[in-house]
Amino acid sequence: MSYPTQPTASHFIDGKYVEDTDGGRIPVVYPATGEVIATVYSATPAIIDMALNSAKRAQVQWAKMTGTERGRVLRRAAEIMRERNHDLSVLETYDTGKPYQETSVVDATSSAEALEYFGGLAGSLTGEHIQLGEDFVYTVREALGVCVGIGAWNYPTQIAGWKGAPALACGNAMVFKPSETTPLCALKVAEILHEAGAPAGVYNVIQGLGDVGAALVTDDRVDKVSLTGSVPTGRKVYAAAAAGIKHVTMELGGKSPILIFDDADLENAVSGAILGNFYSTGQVCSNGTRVYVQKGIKDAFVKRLCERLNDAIIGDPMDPDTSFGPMVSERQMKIVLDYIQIGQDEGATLAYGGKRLEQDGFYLQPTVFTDVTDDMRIAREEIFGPVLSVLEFENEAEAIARANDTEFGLAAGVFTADLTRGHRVAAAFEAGTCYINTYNLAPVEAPFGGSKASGVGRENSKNAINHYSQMKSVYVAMGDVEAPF
Ligand SMILES: NC(=O)c1ccc[n+]([C@@H]2O[C@H](COP(=O)([O-])OP(=O)(O)OC[C@H]3O[C@@H](n4cnc5c(N)ncnc54)[C@H](O)[C@@H]3O)[C@@H](O)[C@H]2O)c1
Repeated sequence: MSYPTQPTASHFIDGKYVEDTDGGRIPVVYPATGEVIATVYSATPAIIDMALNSAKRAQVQWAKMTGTERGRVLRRAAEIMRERNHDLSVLETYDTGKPYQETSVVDATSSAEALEYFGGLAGSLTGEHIQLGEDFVYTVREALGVCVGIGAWNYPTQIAGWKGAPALACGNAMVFKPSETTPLCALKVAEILHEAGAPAGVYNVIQGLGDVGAALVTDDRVDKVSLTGSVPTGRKVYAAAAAGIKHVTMELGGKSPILIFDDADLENAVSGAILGNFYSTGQVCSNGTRVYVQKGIKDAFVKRLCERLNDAIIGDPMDPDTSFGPMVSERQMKIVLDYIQIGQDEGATLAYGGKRLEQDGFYLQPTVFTDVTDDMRIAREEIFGPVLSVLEFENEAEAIARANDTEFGLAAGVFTADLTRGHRVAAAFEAGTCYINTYNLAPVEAPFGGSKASGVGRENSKNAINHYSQMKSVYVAMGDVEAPF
């Protein structure tokens, strides 16, 4: 079968596609079949140089435009993205294996929302006036310069937009490196921004593995690094950026808790656990994979959860009825299968799933473990696949202490009919993104990101502006200068 997936070239630099086949070959594999559906080449030093020089030059011109002019370009890009939603969603499905049922409403949609939101904000990014008697200070919100974006493989179109939109709104230029596992979608974001009127070089995409990412992070031309990836990669990238005193945003991994109290609406709690564990085949950073259920409701919860999992439609991701697709890669599937074995070896009970499907592609069953204890590896380590652990608890104080007993702090959720308790528990959570009676929603208007080892900085919302700009203050004296001698 032939797929409409081979890009014009591997990189998009200075407003056009660029190829250099001297770089290492990166095959793009369709997770639903295991077939190679496109090939790109890793950026050579010459390509990295070209992208950074282009961004450096373009940024000066872009920052001179008014915020309103920049915003217009971003909002036009959002419109184009919406018009092409079908094609972009199909490409996202080929790149990641996520069902079209999801990609057609989430990925390009969410990238377009970021372009629209930050496009709308761009004209109102101002400083302030601070009166000091007759003297005064005014502040100017300035761009940082050249920003590097480095993406994970689970939401390639969204991540390219979530990083690009606030960066460009503030007057920065971007060099974006998608994950080597899903290199296709970011190229389309670059194409659309260029078509919408972004000057050549303002948004560039180059391909490569960790070595290309590392070369970007350590380059003197780069002022800021925004990474979406795992905690181990985050530690390396943060350290490398620190050596150059560069700004960072770190959107890293998690092992988030969901607390379900006896008084919770059972059906909603099950829905929340499904959204927080099996959407995108469990490959979501904020997933609530430690599901703490109060003793009185536990058996009913597990029974209903397993019934609802029987309704998952696993199959061809392009079929609009399919609601559960393959894992992104053979490698990730094997990692998850290893954890499923570890869970059984540790003594947890496999209550649902746990097997690879006997067909082409990297398909696993949605998997539920019960009788999980806090010390088990499946309850402590990020699995990044469709594996839910049920843990039992007796009271609120115990549940909060156990929920917070982790190095991660990306997200946390609570299901209860008692609103006072809902707010009390949310206040006690050591996590950046919390939910009461729902889970895993990430609207562009709200800050998204983690505390503790899960990250630094926030994406989305007005808050993201602080992470893509800096304040200059200018003191203006109205009288003579007083000096001691
Ligand atoms: N917090 C969030 O918003 C968020 C969102 C999605 C995914 N994630 C996390 O991402 C992880 C899954 O994605 P992944 O497997 O692609 O992560 P990863 O850490 O393996 O790779 C992330 C990116 O970093 C690059 N990279 C690797 N080593 C590098 C280095 N030394 N210097 C610079 N760049 C380097 C990779 O090429 C890739 O583009 C999970 O841990 C998940 O929780 C977090």
